Order: sequence, then structure tokens, then C-alpha cells
Amino acid sequence: MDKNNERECNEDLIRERRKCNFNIEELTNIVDGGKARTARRREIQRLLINDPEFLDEIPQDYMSHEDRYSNELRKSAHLMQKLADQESGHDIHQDIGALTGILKDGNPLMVHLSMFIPAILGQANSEQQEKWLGRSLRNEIIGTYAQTELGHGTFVRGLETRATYDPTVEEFVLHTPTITATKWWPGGLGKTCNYCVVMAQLYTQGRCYGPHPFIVQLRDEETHRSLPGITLGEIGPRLGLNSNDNGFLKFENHRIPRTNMLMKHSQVLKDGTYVKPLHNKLSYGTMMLVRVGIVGACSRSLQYAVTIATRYSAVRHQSEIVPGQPEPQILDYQTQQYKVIPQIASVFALIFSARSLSKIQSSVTAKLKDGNTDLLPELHSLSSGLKALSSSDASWGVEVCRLACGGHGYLASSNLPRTYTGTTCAITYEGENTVLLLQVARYLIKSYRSIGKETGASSVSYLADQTSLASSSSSFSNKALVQAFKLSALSLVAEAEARLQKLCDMGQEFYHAWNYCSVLLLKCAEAHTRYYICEKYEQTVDSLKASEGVKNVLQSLCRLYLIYHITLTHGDFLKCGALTPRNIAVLEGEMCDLLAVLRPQAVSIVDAFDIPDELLGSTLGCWDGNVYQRLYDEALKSPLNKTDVPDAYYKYLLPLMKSSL
Ligand SMILES: CCCCCCCC/C=C\CCCCCCCCCC(=O)SCCNC(=O)CCNC(=O)[C@H](O)C(C)(C)COP(=O)(O)OP(=O)(O)OC[C@H]1O[C@@H](n2cnc3c(N)ncnc32)[C@H](O)[C@@H]1OP(=O)(O)O
Ligand SMILES: Cc1cc2nc3c(=O)[nH]c(=O)nc-3n(C[C@H](O)[C@H](O)[C@H](O)COP(=O)(O)OP(=O)(O)OC[C@H]3O[C@@H](n4cnc5c(N)ncnc54)[C@H](O)[C@@H]3O)c2cc1C
Repeated sequence: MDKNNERECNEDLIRERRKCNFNIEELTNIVDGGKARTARRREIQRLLINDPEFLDEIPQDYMSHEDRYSNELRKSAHLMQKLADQESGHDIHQDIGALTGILKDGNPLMVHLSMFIPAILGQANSEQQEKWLGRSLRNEIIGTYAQTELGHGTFVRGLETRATYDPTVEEFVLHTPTITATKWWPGGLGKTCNYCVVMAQLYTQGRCYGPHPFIVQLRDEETHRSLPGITLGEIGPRLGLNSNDNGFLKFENHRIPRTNMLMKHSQVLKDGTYVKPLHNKLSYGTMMLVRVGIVGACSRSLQYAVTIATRYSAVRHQSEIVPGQPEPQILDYQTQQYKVIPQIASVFALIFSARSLSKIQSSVTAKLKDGNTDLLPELHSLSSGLKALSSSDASWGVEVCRLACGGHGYLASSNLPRTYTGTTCAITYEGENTVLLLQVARYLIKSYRSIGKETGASSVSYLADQTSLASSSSSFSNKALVQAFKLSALSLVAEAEARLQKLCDMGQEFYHAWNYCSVLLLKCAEAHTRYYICEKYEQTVDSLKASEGVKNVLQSLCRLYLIYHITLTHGDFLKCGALTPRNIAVLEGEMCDLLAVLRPQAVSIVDAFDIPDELLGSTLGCWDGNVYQRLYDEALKSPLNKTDVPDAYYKYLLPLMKSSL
């Protein structure tokens, strides 16, 4: 699509784009993280879009389960080949966002890239990396991360798969003792992978040392047949991601060499002696890494959904505002703006928090290399909280965008249903959100109770700021609103701690008191993480070196985000005295003003996300706004439309209709 050719474009969209009062390319660079990144992303996307191998013969929704898998595997393999052919030696981690949309419904090689390789990087010692890293990066072996079992996903300590060390032959014996110990869910495990990292309970010298990672060959490298002692398969259709062969796995006393235990952090020596790690949760490192990646991935899903919903809302006309006047664009309804524009604001909140989290991760990783694990709990808490809020915000945001598109949003061809199913899975995988938020709460209560002790953990340093409990903000700058978030989080933590203490003082065991307070603890964790997001949003926009136009747009979006979230949880702000009922009413009024200010810029802001039509894959969201023709053309692709009268008519309907004669 030639973006300079207005003749092919819907007139409403032409008018919307003429209202733009900021530099779109500059905003695109901010979204990508710099000019060079924009250029690189575009280069990759061009490479993919212009390659006919990525086209589907028929829409995936009309394919059988096997064909969907096979078609997506074909494209995934081609993609890996193509990326490997590039000579730049680029970091695929940085470019992963550029690939969004090229594979449609789960990528059988995703967990190889996002977990198997990182597990080798993070858990294998140098000799082991020598053996497996190069091969996995060159895709000579394809792996997955097999942790979850039928009986346990959340409670990693409860895993039942055993790895028992046999010092006589220096081997581990992997065994699945019960049906509930069957590995269940790993992406690509069913049919694609020939290797995997298995998390199993380590037994040596008669003692259990808890879950540890082991690398295991699953299939013959020549024939791809599963090895003796290993039972493998696919788990069947899911809500979404149906091209990814999530699998099951059982071991029958399957032996692997001692050196297949990933030994960067803990070791089992030849005689069976266990050498413990610097920190006993280092074996959970792969999960933490992916949680960080998920925050960025969620922002991208939301960019897709909000681009579709905003453009469609500009093209779609319905009902009337002024009686008797032409039907307005639905984007002119304040309620529609309230659906769509806060989701645009949310995209930037997620982008900026993802970047901040990534920086913290790099510095914690650097410290870990020097044997310093002090900030591991801080990273665990932040990555858990941000993974949880980003996945639930993005899933809700995508769903709101679908609702904003009315009936057409329910069509597969809008690409909103698939965007939703591809996002909501992140609420569950990589640590179910409630469970992760309770981990954040645990860290908050612990930090609150150790006020005065220097831990170097900056995300919770505000908990020591007891004086602010009494102060109520009367100013309405963005900074002041962020202070209100801080006050609300602090006061919830104080309330939860007091409630826990009271129950314990009354004789309850701490763990019962914890369960009894867990709804409140969840709120603490959400408020704390929201405060973190708001603070990063405000600081990033405030310190941004940008043109006035771009800065104004981002300031308004940031303010809208702050006020939107205050109004969603206003009870917490009132309860702690951070804001008064009058303040809330004023802010609610201002939120509507902000919607009106941002409305004329909405199409241009989503244009700045710069998602090519071929990747957006939506009849409703295309750049030219030619929605109705596209909807009609897509409908014609239904196999039911191949004939006027389907066979099923003769088989079932005709006999029914004639039976009463
Ligand atoms: C070269 C290529 C690079 C590519 C990079 C890609 C980047 C990715 C980008 C995008 C990705 C998108 C696609 C992703 C696809 C993923 C598919 C999904 C995969 C999976 O789902 S894998 C399975 C995931 N499973 C889980 O997450 C399980 C969740 N459960 C847990 O994590 C734990 O069981 C628990 C944390 C809930 C509890 O653990 P437990 O051992 O019982 O601990 P507790 O007793 O509760 O706590 C003890 C103590 O330890 C602290 N702690 C817990 N975890 C950690 C940790 N990870 N680090 C540090 N500390 C930890 C806890 O807070 C307690 O501390 P305290 O005693 O209070 O001080
Ligand atoms: C699409 C998808 C892909 C996946 N890919 C992989 C993969 O590649 N590798 C892999 O190993 N796994 C994978 N998983 C599994 C995933 O990691 C687990 O499903 C997830 O960790 C949740 O565990 P669970 O299913 O046991 O849920 P459960 O823990 O049984 O959760 C059920 C309910 O119990 C609640 N609950 C559980 N424990 C607590 C608690 N302590 N306190 C309060 N409430 C609690 C939860 O909040 C939830 O409401 C995948 C899952 C999905 C959906």
C-alpha cells in the first residue's frame, strides 16, 4: 500500500490524518527505541512481507488441525532460515518484536527461541554451552522447556518427575512415577522438538534437592522417532495458539549422562555430592527472563488491537449525535473514545515499563556474574508484577478493542479474536498472574517489615516514607498524581501488614493469616506495580528530548493513563486520603477533556505504531480504511461458498424439511 497515495484511501481517514499535529516518524522512533531500531525493524519486516513463502494458501481458519500445524511449521522453519541467512549477526532478542504477525497462531519454534536457548545460556556451564548452544542457535537441534506437569504448574516445588543419580555409571535416571507427573503443555513438545530442558526433582545420595534443569534428547536426530523410554504426544486443541504443538511427555526410567544436568549454578559431582548454588532460586532464572520479555510482547499485541479499533472507529458511521444530521464516525462518541484512547495510552505505559525492567534485568545479570545475588528478589518481584499487569491490561485492552468494533470485531478476519487468544494466554503461562502477584505481595510485606535496613532495592524504598501517609495532595501535576499512586500503594501495604499482624496476634499461624488476607494482598501488589508503571511513564515523558508536538501528545496520553487508573480504583485513593471526592470528580471531568484533545490525533498515533497491513492481518484495520470491500472479499473465501447448495443440505436439512409431509 502506497501511503502517499490518498486516492485509494477512505475519505474519513484522509481527513483524520490531515489533523495530525506532531511528527509521526519521531513518535515511531520512540516506540521502536531509536531511529536505528526503526530502520532495522522495517528492514526485517520488508524482508518477510516480500517473501511469498509466508503467504497462506487459504485462511488458517479453514485449515484442519494438522494442516495448521504443518503450514505454520513450514513458515517458522523458513523464518529461522531467513534470519540465519542475514549476515549482520544481530541479536534476535532485540528483533523479536519485528516478527509479530508473520506467524499467525502460535509458532512451533517459539519456545525453542524464547526458553530453550535462554535456558542453555542461563543454566548451562561453559562446557555445556560449547556442546549445545551453537547447535541450538543453528537450529540443528530444536528444544523446548518442559516444566509443567498434569498435576502441577504453579507449585514448582511440587513437581513429581524424578532425576535420580546413579554414581555407578554416572547417569541420571529420569522417571515419571504417576499420571500427574506427566509433563503437559510445553510448546513444540508434541511433534517438533528433539531435545528439551526438563525440570525434575533431583535425588542424589538418598536426598531430594528440589527442581533442577536437565537437558534431554527426546527424538532420534536422523529419524525424528521418539527414543526408547520416552512417550511423547500433542495435547489437543486449545483456546488459541493452535499451530503450536503443545505436548505431553513421560519417562520410563530413561537414562541420561550426569553431564546433562545443567550445572552453571549447582552441580552433582561424579560421586554424587551435591554442590549448592549461590541462591536457591537461580534455577528459576529462565522463567524470570521470559517474564521480562512478555511485558514487551504484551505492548505489541495491544498496538495491533488498538490500531485496528482506532482506524475502524474513524471509518465506521452509526446512529446520530445531532438528531437528523448525518451519522457520525463512531470515534466521535465519547464512550467510544473512552474505550479506545486509554488503550493507546496503555501501549506507551507498557513500552516504557518494559524498557525500565530490561535495564534492571541487565544490571542484576551483570551483578550475578560477580556472584552478587542481592537484587534477585527485587528483579523477581518487579518482573512478576509487570508480567502480571501487562498481560491482564493487554488482554483486557484487546477485548475492549474487539467490543469497540461491534459485530465485525467478532469476525476472525478482523484479527481481533486471534490477537485476544494470543494475549490472554500470557495471563496463565510463565506464572499464573494471581500467584505472581502474591509473590510481589510477599516481597512488599517483607520489605515493609524491614524498613530501616538498607537493601538497595529501589522499587520498595518508598515504603519507608511514612510521613507521606498523612499528606494529602492538592496539586494536580502529573508528578502529584504519581504521588497519589504511591500513597495509595503504601497505605494498602500498611493496611495488609496490620491485618496480618492482628490475625497472628490473635493466635493464627502466619500462613493461615496470609491466605485470609490474600485478596487485600493482591490489591497491594497491583497498586505497587501500577505505581511503578505510572512513575516510569511520567519520568520517561518528562525527560524525553522530543519536539513540542510529540511531547504534547505523550504528556496528554500519560495524564490520561494516570487519571484513567485513578478513576478505576478511586476507592483506594479516597480511603487513604490521597484524593478527596471533589478531586476525583474534577479528574473525571478532565479525563473527558483529554479524550476530546486526543481524539483528533488518535489515527495518527496508531499510524506511528507503523504496523504493515500484511502483518496487521485485519479487514477492519487496514491503512486505507477500505473495510467493507475487504469484509466481503474475505467472506467469499469461506469453503461453504464454493457451492450454492451444500451437500449437508441433501443429507440433513432436506430429510428434516420433508419428514412432516
Ligand atoms: C537468543 C534468544 C533470546 C530470546 C529471548 C526471548 C524473550 C521472550 C520474549 C517473548 C516471550 C513471549 C513468548 C513466551 C512463550 C512462553 C510459553 C510459556 C512457558 C511456560 O509457561 S514455562 C512454565 C512457567 N511456570 C511458572 O512460571 C511457574 C510459576 N511458579 C513459580 O515460579 C514458583 O513456584 C513460585 C515463584 C510461585 C513459588 O516458588 P517456590 O519455590 O514455592 O517459592 P516460595 O516458597 O513461594 O518462595 C521462596 C522464596 O523464593 C523467592 N522466589 C521465588 N521465585 C524466585 C525467583 N525466580 N527469583 C528469586 N526469588 C524467587 C520467593 O519470593 C521467596 O522469597 P522469600 O522467602 O519470601 O524471601
Ligand atoms: C498457552 C500455554 C503455553 C504453555 N507453555 C508451557 C511451556 O512451554 N512449558 C511449560 O513448562 N509450561 C507451559 N505452560 C503451562 C503454564 O506455565 C501453567 O499452566 C501455569 O504456570 C499455571 O499453572 P497451572 O496450570 O498448574 O494452574 P494452577 O496453579 O492449577 O491454577 C489454577 C488456579 O489456582 C490458583 N492458585 C494456584 N496456586 C495458588 C496459590 N499459591 N495461591 C493462590 N491461588 C493459587 C490460580 O490463581 C488459578 O486461579 C503453558 C500454558 C499455556 C496456557
